[in-house]
Amino acid sequence: MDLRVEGLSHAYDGMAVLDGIDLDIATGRILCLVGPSGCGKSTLLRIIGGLERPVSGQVMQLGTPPEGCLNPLTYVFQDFALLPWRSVAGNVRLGLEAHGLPEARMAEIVSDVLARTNLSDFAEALPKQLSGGMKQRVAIARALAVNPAVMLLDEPLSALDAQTRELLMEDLVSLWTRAPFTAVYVTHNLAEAVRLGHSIAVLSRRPGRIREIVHIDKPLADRIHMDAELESTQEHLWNLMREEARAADAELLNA
Ligand SMILES: Nc1ncnc2c1ncn2[C@@H]1O[C@H](COP(=O)(O)OP(=O)(O)OP(=O)(O)O)[C@@H](O)[C@H]1O
Repeated sequence: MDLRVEGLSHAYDGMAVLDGIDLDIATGRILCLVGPSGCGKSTLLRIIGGLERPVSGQVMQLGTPPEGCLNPLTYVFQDFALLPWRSVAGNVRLGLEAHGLPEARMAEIVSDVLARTNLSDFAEALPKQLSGGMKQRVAIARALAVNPAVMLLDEPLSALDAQTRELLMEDLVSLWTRAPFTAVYVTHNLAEAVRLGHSIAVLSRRPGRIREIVHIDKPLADRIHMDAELESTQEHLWNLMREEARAADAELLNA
């Protein structure tokens, strides 16, 4: 299932936040959204996920969700959003429970997704026993368990240290390479965007408009750390964002 965002604009109490956004999110591809603080990235993600209605424009679902899809649009949040009293397996089961699946089928899905995310040995652990990186792996496993048409990730690695971010990027690349998923991935981090994005939409400062959509053809599995071509794309993205980021920064300071 593809998503198409058409002429989307949004405002809060008269403050324009997004202006005339057009985007195509193609099946099996990762689209990154980057842009200065407060430009409306998370708002756009919430609208794509149906959590908010835009003032104008629309988000269209084109085609049908994949077979076995229990929840077409599924979020992964920066703060993991795990239930502390549930084990890893219990958290992963969470999204399956409202769908009336037989117990054995749920157990099968949980076991499969824990294996795919290298969490099988931690199935009975509680979130408080896990590092931040492991918690985010659980949140990703929980999202994958419902076999979403599109995963919506809002700064999923921002709360993690640099090394853990690197490990999780490798995990996401290997998950995608084994079974390509569709995702919209909001990030502040341009290095993340060039490692994970098939395309990267650069937003202007508020009200967010699309400044440019940069496509990267190199396969995700071939995008190694410190790759010269990726660094040059990252430089290009930063050149697009620098002035906007400075202005957004000053705006926030003066608010
Ligand atoms: N529910 C809301 N009510 C009112 N204003 C809001 C609401 N949500 C967001 N805003 C404002 O809308 C603007 C865009 O916010 P949003 O969180 O979408 O931006 P962002 O690009 O994701 O920011 P950041 O990069 O800092 O996370 C900000 O000025 C924010 O304060």
